[in-house]
Amino acid sequence: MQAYVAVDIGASSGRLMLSGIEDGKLTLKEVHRFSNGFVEEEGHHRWNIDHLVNEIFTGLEKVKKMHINQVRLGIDTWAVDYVLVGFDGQKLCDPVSYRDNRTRTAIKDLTSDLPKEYIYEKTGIQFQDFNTLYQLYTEDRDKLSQTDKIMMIPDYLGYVLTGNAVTEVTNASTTQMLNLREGLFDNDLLKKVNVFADQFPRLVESGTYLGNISHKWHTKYDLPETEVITVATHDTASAVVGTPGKGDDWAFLSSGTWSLLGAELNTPENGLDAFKENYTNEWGAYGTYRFLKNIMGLWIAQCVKKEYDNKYSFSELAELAAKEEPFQQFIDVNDKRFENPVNMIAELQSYCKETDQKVPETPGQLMMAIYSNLSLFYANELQKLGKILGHPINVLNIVGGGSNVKLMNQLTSDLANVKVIAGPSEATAIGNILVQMITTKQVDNIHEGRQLIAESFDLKTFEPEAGNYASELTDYQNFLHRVLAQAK
Ligand SMILES: Nc1ncnc2c1ncn2[C@@H]1O[C@H](COP(=O)(O)OP(=O)(O)OP(=O)(O)O)[C@@H](O)[C@H]1O
Ligand SMILES: C[C@H](O)[C@H](O)[C@@H](O)C(=O)CO
Ligand SMILES: [Mg+2]
Repeated sequence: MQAYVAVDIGASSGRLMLSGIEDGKLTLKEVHRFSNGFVEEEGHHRWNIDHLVNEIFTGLEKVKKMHINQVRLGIDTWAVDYVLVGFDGQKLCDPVSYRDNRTRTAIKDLTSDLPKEYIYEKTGIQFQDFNTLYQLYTEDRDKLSQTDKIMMIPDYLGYVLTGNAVTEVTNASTTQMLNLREGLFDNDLLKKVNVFADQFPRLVESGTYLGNISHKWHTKYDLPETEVITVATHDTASAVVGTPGKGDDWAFLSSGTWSLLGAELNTPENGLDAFKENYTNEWGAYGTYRFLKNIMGLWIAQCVKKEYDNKYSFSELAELAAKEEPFQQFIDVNDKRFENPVNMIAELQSYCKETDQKVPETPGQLMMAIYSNLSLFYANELQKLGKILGHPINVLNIVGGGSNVKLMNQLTSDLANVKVIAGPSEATAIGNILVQMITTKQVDNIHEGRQLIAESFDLKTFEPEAGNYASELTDYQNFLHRVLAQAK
């Protein structure tokens, strides 16, 4: 059996998953899991990129110990962040995390003489102040002058393993620097941040062979022979590949640190409505576009769990939440105050006090506040998505760790009045594997691959329960209008 390894590194955790096809079904085994997170270093929040490299090798040594001597491997990670590589081929410093506050005023500064409408028409990408465009705009000029190559995180990891550097398009699109029409880095935007086109390695599509792991690593680690394939290296792009959607009325919700809710399109949707609602057209695998909205997601839950000193597992927190009533308070989960507060519990409680609402006190109340307001936000965005695309969304495929939260799956189904199909929770790794299998012709195409996923993994269906919460969504929408109007 040909063995495939997915290296899937999210903002909160990373994993190496081993896969193959046995008796006509996809197999998936978690070989190695490790923590990820940013730390304060040299004045900024930074990722420990060497820790991630070491964890990849640790995971591959575990594969070798399973007497698997030859594998294909793909790497996907979170978006927008990059490593500056010097002329000696070595990183200049650890990469800054997108949650660092160095870009807080960058959109306002950069668009003072370059209108947002102009940038959106060119790129179709959402305005998030952590996009690569704004990170480079605020980057240390001295460091940039010493930079030979700017490598996105997964491309850098592939470069360390093989010595070969590329820029894969799904993740490159999240920079907000790719020109939709030209399919290249946009010259105006490069100039705006004083970066030269050749400072990015050549652009490649998902499914490109990158090369074998360099011999030098085999002298240091006991590794299988490993051929690296550049997959859909933005983790959300891999998650969408691994989402078993069918027909043309389905949407995806990649529910992890972020909640990415959207639809897979064959042409970008960068019109005025999409611009006004800050939807994005991240490039997908095989010439598609991921028309989606970034929602704060379970980052909020991750912070709360940490602030309880990880006393509870996520499933225990979900059980505690299920004992509480939903919708005890309304929260705009996308309020920037929740992006990286000093203390998330205090931030949630202050928000409720400031808006004269019931304050969640216990772990169960806090988690129910998070789950029910995420569900409300999803339902609201699904209505907007349908309006912008001009057709209703009838099925929502929820994938990622959040698909384990039955309570949220049911609330979302009820509020949005859509069928929810939950799983696979490891859709990102599965999508990573699927691109490798298509590249090596073990699977013909993405449609055949999605069918294989649907037949290989236990998906759970949630139907809207009639009469549930008919007014809550309307009340929430009115609440959002009110707080957003007050914020202006
Ligand atoms: N059994 C569970 N019960 C409840 N929640 C869960 C469970 N398993 C995972 N989660 C939720 O899923 C989240 C992690 O999802 P996932 O593993 O997709 O994220 P990730 O891949 O680590 O990060 P990223 O979203 O950056 O890719 C956790 O923060 C938690 O809230
Ligand atoms: C910062 C990005 O929006 C974020 O990485 C998101 O796209 C993602 O990849 C979540 O896993
Ligand atoms: Mg993930």
